[in-house]
Order: sequence, then structure tokens, then C-alpha cells
Amino acid sequence: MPKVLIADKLSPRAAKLFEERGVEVDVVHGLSEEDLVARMGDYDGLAVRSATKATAAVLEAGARGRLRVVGRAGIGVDNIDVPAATAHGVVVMNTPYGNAVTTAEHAIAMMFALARQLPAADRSTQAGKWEKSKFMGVELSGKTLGVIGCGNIGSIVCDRAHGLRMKVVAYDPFLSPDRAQDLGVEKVELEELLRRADIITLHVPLTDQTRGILDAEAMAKCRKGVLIVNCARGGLVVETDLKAALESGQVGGAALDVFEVEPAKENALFGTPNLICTPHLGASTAEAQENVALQVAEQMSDYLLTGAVTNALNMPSLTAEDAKHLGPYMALADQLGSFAGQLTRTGLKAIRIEYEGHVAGLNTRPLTQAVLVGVLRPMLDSVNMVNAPVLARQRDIAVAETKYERDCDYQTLIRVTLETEKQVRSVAGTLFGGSKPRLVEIKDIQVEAQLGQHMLYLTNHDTPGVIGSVGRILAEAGMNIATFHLGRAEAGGDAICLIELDAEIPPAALAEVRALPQVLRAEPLRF
Ligand SMILES: NC(=O)C1=CN([C@@H]2O[C@H](COP(=O)(O)OP(=O)(O)OC[C@H]3O[C@@H](n4cnc5c(N)ncnc54)[C@H](O)[C@@H]3O)[C@@H](O)[C@H]2O)C=CC1
Ligand SMILES: O=C(O)CCC(=O)C(=O)O
Repeated sequence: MPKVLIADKLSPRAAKLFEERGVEVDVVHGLSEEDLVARMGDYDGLAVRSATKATAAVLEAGARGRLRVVGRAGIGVDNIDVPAATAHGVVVMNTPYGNAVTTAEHAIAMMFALARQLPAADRSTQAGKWEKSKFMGVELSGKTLGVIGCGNIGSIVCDRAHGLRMKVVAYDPFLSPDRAQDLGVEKVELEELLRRADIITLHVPLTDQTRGILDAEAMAKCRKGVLIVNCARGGLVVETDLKAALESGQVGGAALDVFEVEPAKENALFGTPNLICTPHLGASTAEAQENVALQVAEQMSDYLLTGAVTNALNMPSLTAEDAKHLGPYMALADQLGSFAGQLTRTGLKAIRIEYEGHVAGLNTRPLTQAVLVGVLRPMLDSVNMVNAPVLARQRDIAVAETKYERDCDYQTLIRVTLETEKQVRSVAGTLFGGSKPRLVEIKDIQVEAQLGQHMLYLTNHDTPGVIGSVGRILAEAGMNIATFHLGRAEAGGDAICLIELDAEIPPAALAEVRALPQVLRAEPLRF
């Protein structure tokens, strides 16, 4: 009988459902990483909310035993090391929709609390002060709400804001004009949103592109007295900059459900005027918790008992027969998609996937889904093998698959081409020895590179000294280079360089590399 560990506070109906399905359950909360490492090998599944961290060490210990699946009762999987889970063959599932309404309602509640200073008015009234004139509020009706991130939660917020007779402007590079029209929102660039919004609410995942999206510079561009709501992730708003902006009055009030460091038992922001805080309560309603707990228990028991895969972030729905043939190609497809996706900064219009040689004769549907997941993962927390095609369609991203069974330079090849509003970029890869993914072409330049967890991607002018300068900067930063791959279009022309590092490059070293005169672009990538 399979056995799962519920390591966070989930609705008791999850444990009941597991047992009804014939899955043994232990419910133990508050385990340290050490405790989890010691126990994990005894379980086939681990169910978590956000408190438990499924780190690389925990996953490795689990996989050495019988761990096969980690289920997140919620959306964000920042507490799960998904690449490590993938490396150990552990499926990671989330429940992308179950708490979206509840979280959107929390954002709306925060907006009201700010507009009418409810927490401060409550404290004052209960202290017997009756300070009626001190708590003059603002009306929401007729105000402009700026929504940053218009996915599941952001679009529910837009809907509710219309009910309040607000005007809604949204910034989301992946929001298609048709979808914006359906939602009744005006799609704008970030600068315009900052300039126009009376209230800003954030509903994006925390990624390299969104980290610090509201910093001092952004806040300075806002209307004086703007109100800010963050029920998405800590780190989207720079807390020290917010403190200064609240103190100067540039920001009139902020309501935060999430913090740079959680649990936020101490925070420099605490005590700042016009600040309202809740302890990551966005998803905390009985309804949402029951939805996500039941959903995660259902998905995990289905997988453990029948092999059926739903809402997996790192695995497609596969039959056992397909899995045997496609296994090695899945990693290649994911890596190619992820490589291209991490380098994409502007709206995606099309993804073209070409299969050549041996792979063209296989069932390529799961491979295309794996490419889509890789491409969309840097922008969408909720993407998984199942919903990736739908999410691409909703964003008007055209996906095309072409197969050439003819011979190519390699016995088998997958090429992924991304067309964005500004450019077309392609990357191709093959399998060495039938199982090892290798990149063999980037932007029409031949290379031969293996992707590790931490990579640095450079484009540069092919002039002498680049390798030496980059090597020196990395050495001075104490960075060990694992592999170094070069390619160029022609002597003296465009060149690329892919460097595998033993750890993430520190920001100062990255800035130094970017400042080298020969370097056109330098991007850290994670796989
Ligand atoms: N406070 C809480 O308890 C909860 C927080 N969350 C968090 O809320 C966030 C949003 O969740 P969902 O709406 O379900 O996710 P989603 O994946 O459906 O939507 C995210 C949206 O952000 C957009 N986006 C991505 N990068 C962007 C960028 N650089 N600029 C502007 N837009 C960008 C995407 O195109 C997408 O439409 C996630 O971080 C999630 O973890 C979710 C549930 C509960
Ligand atoms: O489970 C929770 O309370 C947090 C929910 C959340 O942040 C998410 O689903 O991304």
C-alpha cells in the first residue's frame, strides 16, 4: 500500500480521501529539514502547503527510498526544488485554480482596508478614542486600478473591480488583446500603469523579471499617494524602498500579505505609517483550503495507484509505452524550451517546434507540451504539462509542430523557434548516446553544450580577450567554471558562449561581465 506524509496543515478531508482510496497517511507538522531527510525515504508521496520546504536534500533522501510524488496544495511551488525533483524522477503537482477566488478576494479586502484605513480605525475605536475626523477615506468607485499580472487571480480581481465601478488597466506581456477585451481591461505598458493607477495590485509570480518590479524608481513614477496591494509574493516590492515611499507620502498606503522573508516575525517595515500586513493569508479560507486539499489528495492518490498524472509541473500525461521511448527526449524538450523561455523578454507570438530524424517517428505531443512548459515556466507559476497548451492558446501564442523523418546532420534533432514582438530566436538539441541532451545550435550558430543547473549565457563580438576577461571576473568572484562552450557565426562576427558554473553568479560579477565592451548580452540561466 502506498504511503504519504502530510507535512503541513491541510484540511482533514485530504487525509480522509487518501485513506478512502487505499493510501496510508501520516500527518506530522513542523518537521525540520533534518527530520524530513531522515523520514522521507519511507514515503511514496509528500503533501505540503507552503511552510514545509521540499529542498534538494529532502528530495534526494526521498528518492533514495520510495518517494515518487510531491503535491502542493496551492499554486506557487517556490518551497519545492522542482529541478531537483525532476533530476530525481519525482513528480511535482500543484492545484492551480483551487485558491484563486479566495486570493483575489483577499486583494480586494486589502484594497478596502487601505481605502478606509480599517485596521487603524478599529484599533482607535476600541481604544475609546472615537477619532471620526482622523479617518477620512477615499471612494473606490471611479478610481483606476492597475493590475500587474492578469492570470488566474489577476483576472478575477479585474472582474470584481468592475463590480466596484473601477476602471482597470493591466500590465501583462502575455495578456492577448482578445483576452484583455473579454476581461474589459485596458492593456498598457508598465510605465503607463504606474503613471495612471490610483491603486496597484500585484498578481505575478516572483521571477528574475518581476523581482523588485515595484522599486524606488517605479514608485517615483506613480501618482502621489498611490495605494499598493501585494498578495502575490514577497520580493516583488522592494521593502526598504516602500518604507521610504510610505514615510515621504509618495505611497499613500500599502497592504502586504507576503514578505521578502517569511514567516515575517520581524521586518523593518513594521510600524511604518499606513501599512497593513497579514501573515500570508491570501489562500486561507475554509473553501479554498478544502478545494486544494481534496484536489491534491485526489491527484496524488491517482498517480500512486494508477499512474495517472494531473497538473504536474515536470511531467506530461503519458502511457507506460510512450514513457519508455520518450523518456530521454522529455529532458531535452524541457531544456530547449526553458533555454528559449528564460531569454524572452517581450510578448511571445509563436513557438515552432521541428522534429527531425528518429524523434519525428515518435508520439511528439508530450514533447511539444514539455517544450511549452519549459518556455512558459519563467513567466507562469501555474504552468504544467496539462495546462501548457491552453495557457499558450489563451495568450494567443501560436504553437506549430513540424516533423521531418528525413536524415539530418544528427540522427535525431529538436529545434525550438520563438517568435516574439521583437525577434525570432531558435535553439536546437540532440541526444548523445541516445540519452544525454546536448544543445547543438543557438541562433543559427553551431555549439555543443551540455546544460548544468547554473549557466551563464553570453553573446559577444568575436574579438580576442573575451574568454580571458570573463574568466578573470569569474575567478575573482570565486566562481568555479564546470564547462565552457563557444560558438561563432564567422571569424570576427557574432559569437556566443555558454558557461556552466558551480553556483549562481553573484550580481556584482554579472554586472562586471555585462560591462565588458565586447559583451552584447549576459544572462544567468537556471536548469
Ligand atoms: N497570497 C497567497 O496566499 C497566494 C499567492 N499566490 C501567488 O499569486 C501569484 C499569481 O497566481 P496566479 O494568478 O494563479 O498565477 P498565473 O500563472 O495564473 O498568473 C500570473 C500572471 O503573471 C503574468 N506575468 C508573468 N511574468 C510577468 C511580468 N514580468 N510582468 C507582468 N506580468 C507577468 C503571466 O503572464 C500571468 O498571466 C503567484 O505568485 C502565486 O504564487 C497564489 C495563491 C495564494
Ligand atoms: O497555502 C498557502 O497558504 C499559500 C498559498 C500560496 O501562496 C499559493 O498557493 O501560491
